[in-house]
Amino acid sequence: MSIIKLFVLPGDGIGPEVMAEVEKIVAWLNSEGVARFEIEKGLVGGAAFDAHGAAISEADMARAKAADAVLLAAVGGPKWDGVPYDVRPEAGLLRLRKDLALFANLRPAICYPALADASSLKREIVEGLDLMIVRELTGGVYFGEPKQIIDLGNGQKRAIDTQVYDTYEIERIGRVAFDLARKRRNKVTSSEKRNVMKSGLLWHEVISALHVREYPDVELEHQLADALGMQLVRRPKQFDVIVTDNLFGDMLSDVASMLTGSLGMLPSASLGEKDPASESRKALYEPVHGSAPDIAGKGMANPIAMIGSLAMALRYSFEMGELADRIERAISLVLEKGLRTADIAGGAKQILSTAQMGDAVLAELKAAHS
Ligand SMILES: NC(=O)c1ccc[n+]([C@@H]2O[C@H](COP(=O)([O-])OP(=O)(O)OC[C@H]3O[C@@H](n4cnc5c(N)ncnc54)[C@H](O)[C@@H]3O)[C@@H](O)[C@H]2O)c1
Ligand SMILES: CC(C)[C@H](C(=O)O)[C@@H](O)C(=O)O
Ligand SMILES: [Mg+2]
Repeated sequence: MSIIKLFVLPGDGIGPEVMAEVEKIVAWLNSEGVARFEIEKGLVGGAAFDAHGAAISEADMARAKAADAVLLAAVGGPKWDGVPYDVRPEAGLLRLRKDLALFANLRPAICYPALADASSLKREIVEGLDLMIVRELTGGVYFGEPKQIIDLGNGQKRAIDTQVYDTYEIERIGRVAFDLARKRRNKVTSSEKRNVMKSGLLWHEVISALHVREYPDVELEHQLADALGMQLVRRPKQFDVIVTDNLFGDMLSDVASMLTGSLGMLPSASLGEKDPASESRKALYEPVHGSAPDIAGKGMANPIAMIGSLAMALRYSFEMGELADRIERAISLVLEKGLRTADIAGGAKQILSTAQMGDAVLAELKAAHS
């Protein structure tokens, strides 16, 4: 069995709390001989700024590049509100995504049966939901130049962000979405705002051409991003795979999280291009949620999104899909027993702390293994 090098970045706020639960599972997988993970830990976000004055050090960037996969929990918090823009905690995460060329962000939103009543929407709207948001992650307004605030000298300032997309960026994220759809329910919904944005116009044109050329067997529909936001809360089960740009994907995935019960439920995978020679690719796995400063340090964060991110790492980086299924099944069983963290308390038999939830998932995994 070959050694798998995981680079672990707990980050800020609830980050270290939820990451500790993943480390328990990894330790158990090692002890059972199921896999051989080697964990190296680093600093990102505010934790890195406090230690090095940067949101990630060069040494940790090099470790991230050398690892088989990176696991990141969350960055940011009010403590760093005043730090310069280019070293703010979020800059560490953005640099990891950009420098590792992690252009494809997979954000599945699955409503576990036991949580159908935990959503703010009615049971019949969310029960059985299983959709995948494919968010473009290294382009768009997040990285487009110019990006600046100019002093106009008349008491006014001007802020500029630039949305940029090239054909190849839209094509490669489109392929990820179409390929995923073929393994799911064969439907892609592409989303932009071509009615007001040139980048939306090109997005629509490139995805449509790609569909005709390479994926005529997959159903394709287009929805404007504002309308799609509305449809996500109106009739979310119409969607299979949604493909969209960096900013719309960020917003729509937070909306989708509430269909599953909580932001604390959504894992994600950020993937680079597959190297044709080695068949491997750079990857970072992280929950969709942030550092949750309002509950940090209280031991009440939900670790399921982080544990689900480990499952995605097993599935997408290490061809251990069966083990990933077992972890997701363990999560489902825990929820069915009415064990919940506070954010998904609806219908709970018992409210658990972060560590107790991690232990409960691990106990189910152990029970299934013995
Ligand atoms: N990937 C990341 O590291 C990431 C993602 C989003 C936001 N952020 C950063 O996090 C900081 C806080 O942002 P925010 O408050 O807007 O978003 P957030 O996701 O941290 O929190 C939003 C709400 O969801 C709750 N929540 C989030 N995760 C939870 C969990 N695991 N269990 C229970 N409840 C949970 C929080 O308590 C809060 O009420 C900001 O600095 C932001 O930039 C980081
Ligand atoms: C923290 C922030 C930079 C990040 C983003 O906007 O991409 C977050 O909101 C996310 O969803 O991963
Ligand atoms: Mg976000």
